[in-house]
Amino acid sequence: MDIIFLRNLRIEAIIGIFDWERKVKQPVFFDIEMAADIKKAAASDHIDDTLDYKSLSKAVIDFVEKSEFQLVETLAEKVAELIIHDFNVPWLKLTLNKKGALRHADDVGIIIERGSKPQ
Ligand SMILES: Nc1nc2c(c(=O)[nH]1)N=C([C@H](O)[C@@H](O)CO)CN2
Repeated sequence: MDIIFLRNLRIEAIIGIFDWERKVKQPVFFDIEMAADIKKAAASDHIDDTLDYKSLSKAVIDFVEKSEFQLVETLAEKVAELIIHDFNVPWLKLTLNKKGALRHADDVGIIIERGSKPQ
């Protein structure tokens, strides 16, 4: 199994349970690892034979910028669903970091794995 990844994808969104968080966008940071088989693209050298991380990141940015969830759990789950369904990804590991949400921690958030790893 091969992996295509994105690290520290920064997106501004309405996210949070407190009144002020419903009014002001905050940055959230995504690390995403996705199962892929890169052999065909490596042989053909053609973008159509692989998962295009540019179009994938654009779809994630568009979705998150328009989202207004309360919990990081919900946002992470919805982004995972989008990637699995719209980009035919069989397995992913997604980290959502809501940096700055806790005064006494550098990083806080959630890590989820969804789907099945191909053999
Ligand atoms: N498990 C969670 N706990 C908390 C969340 C969350 O999304 N998931 N959110 C908050 C607040 O919005 C927080 O980020 C503001 O500091 C608190 N706990």
